[in-house]
Amino acid sequence: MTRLYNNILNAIKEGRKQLAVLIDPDKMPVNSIEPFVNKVNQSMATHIFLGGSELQNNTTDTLAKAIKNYTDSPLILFPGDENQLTNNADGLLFLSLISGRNPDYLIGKHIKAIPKLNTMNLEVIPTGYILIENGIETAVERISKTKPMLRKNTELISHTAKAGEYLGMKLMYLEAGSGATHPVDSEIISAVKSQIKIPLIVGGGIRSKTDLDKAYEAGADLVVIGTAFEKDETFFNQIINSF
Ligand SMILES: CC(C)=CCC/C(C)=C/CC/C(C)=C/CC/C(C)=C/COP(=O)(O)OP(=O)(O)O
Ligand SMILES: O=P(O)(O)OC[C@@H](O)CO
Ligand SMILES: [Mg+2]
Repeated sequence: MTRLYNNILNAIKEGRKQLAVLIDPDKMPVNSIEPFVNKVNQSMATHIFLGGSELQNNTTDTLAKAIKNYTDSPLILFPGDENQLTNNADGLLFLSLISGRNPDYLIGKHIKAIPKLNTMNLEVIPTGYILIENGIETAVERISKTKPMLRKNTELISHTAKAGEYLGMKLMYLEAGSGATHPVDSEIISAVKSQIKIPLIVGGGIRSKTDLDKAYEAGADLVVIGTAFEKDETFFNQIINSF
């Protein structure tokens, strides 16, 4: 089952840039789903991601079902832990936090997820997840108890991505962290892009169409935006379907 992944590869081949809107289950009441997803449908977004670093209420299941009622866009889980799995989505980013050295986030949570995953038919996409310093401490850093990679260590960051690719990861995700004050630098994006052949995802702190275009120009294949939509739904007007 590789439909979602093949679609990502095809879009890259055809030169179509991809954008995922991140929905944080704790910040999205079920009754807001319909209007929000309708806006996503009218925008240039190609994917919806669903997840949070730590969830207070486990509403992932209900929200996933509601989202699928209103859109044909692929819904991909982007979980901070194994409790956020639901069969109501299409796929799962099977993230390994390779910027850090916390065994739980490298392999531990993954093992715990297996009994549940065995009962589901999600498309599981092995994804290297690299947290980059952005100026403030983000939820991922706090929860995972790992330090982000320093911005100045561009070479180390790109070697980390390459090692992830050699380990068999199918996507690489450069993450500045949700709400980052400083998105991942173009220099880092292009250095990583030149090292790897697998699709490159970039997210964290992207708040304008200019930031978005900058990430694409540097080599991002898929960009993830959460906070800009949470804070100001008029942000959708900036990214109205332009293809
Ligand atoms: C494979 C499975 C089941 C789990 C993977 C678990 C790993 C390794 C996660 C990586 C580290 C992590 C905590 C990622 C969270 C990614 C995420 C959903 C970020 C967006 O959430 P935030 O916005 O940062 O958090 P808030 O919910 O606090 O806003
Ligand atoms: O909320 P923002 O800052 O857009 O970040 C999105 C995503 O990369 C976080 O995991
Ligand atoms: Mg968030």
